Amino acid sequence: MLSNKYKRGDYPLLSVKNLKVNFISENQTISALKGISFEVYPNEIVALVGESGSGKSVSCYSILKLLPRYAKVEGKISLNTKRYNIDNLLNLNNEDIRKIRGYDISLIFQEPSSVLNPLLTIREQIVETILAHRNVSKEEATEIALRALRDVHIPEEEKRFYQYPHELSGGLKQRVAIAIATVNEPSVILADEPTTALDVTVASKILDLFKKQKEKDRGVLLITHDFGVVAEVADYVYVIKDGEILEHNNVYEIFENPKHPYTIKLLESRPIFLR
Ligand SMILES: Nc1ncnc2c1ncn2[C@@H]1O[C@H](COP(=O)(O)OP(=O)(O)OP(=O)(O)O)[C@@H](O)[C@H]1O
Repeated sequence: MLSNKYKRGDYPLLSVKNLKVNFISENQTISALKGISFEVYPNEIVALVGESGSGKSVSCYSILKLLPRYAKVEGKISLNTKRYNIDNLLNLNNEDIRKIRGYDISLIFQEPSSVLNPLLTIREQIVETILAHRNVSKEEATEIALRALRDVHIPEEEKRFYQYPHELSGGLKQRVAIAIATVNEPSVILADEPTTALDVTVASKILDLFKKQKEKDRGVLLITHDFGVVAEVADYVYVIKDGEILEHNNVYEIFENPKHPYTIKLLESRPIFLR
């Protein structure tokens, strides 16, 4: 874990201000986010930590406009990267947000199977992601795709290239999902519990890949309920409960000097060997 000298960058890549999400149905309104604000800077892994139902996934899906139509979303989500300067992503139409999704902001899910198409080979899926956003030939895209598999340390990548998702283990599938998510060199990666479905040793290797991402001026928003994961990779932490951010600070301060009783409770509920 880093020291308390951690300093955030000067300009955030992603800045979320006063984000409110209400799910409105005929007989009820669920207030999932009650005006939260957070930032992700370059070369930083930011953890959004909270228990189930606290609003972690909804925060992540709001950024990419992936919520259902009955969700009322308010606030401001600014993107300031080498590729884009967008005052508020929430004002973009579907076509424009689709250009950014998978290109400058990528999403990694807990279950890689939910994003991998069972009918396409790994090669086809990565090449498709490249060609959807970049003006390169199929041959160039194939080269880039193969490199992406090497970058996530997939053994025998040339063989894996021609396999289908069901032929891979859970850990390899998540590596492929990360290769797809990072192949277009996004500025921001959103990862929603990316290691929860994996066993401990595989999870630790996946977390190492996330640490590598921040060497490239990227920002990672890592959604988790697990303080073990936070301790291993996060630089900065936001603690969320019932749609509100209760506390935020660098990871050192969160562990050594937590202020909010809820953060203290979460830290105390960790297994003894992680304390
Ligand atoms: N599509 C939806 N329709 C209605 N309510 C929803 C929808 N998605 C999420 N919610 C509600 O919004 C709140 C926040 O949910 P969210 O999925 O963000 O929690 P979470 O912190 O990611 O939890 P978990 O770790 O269990 O995924 C919850 O009360 C949830 O029931």
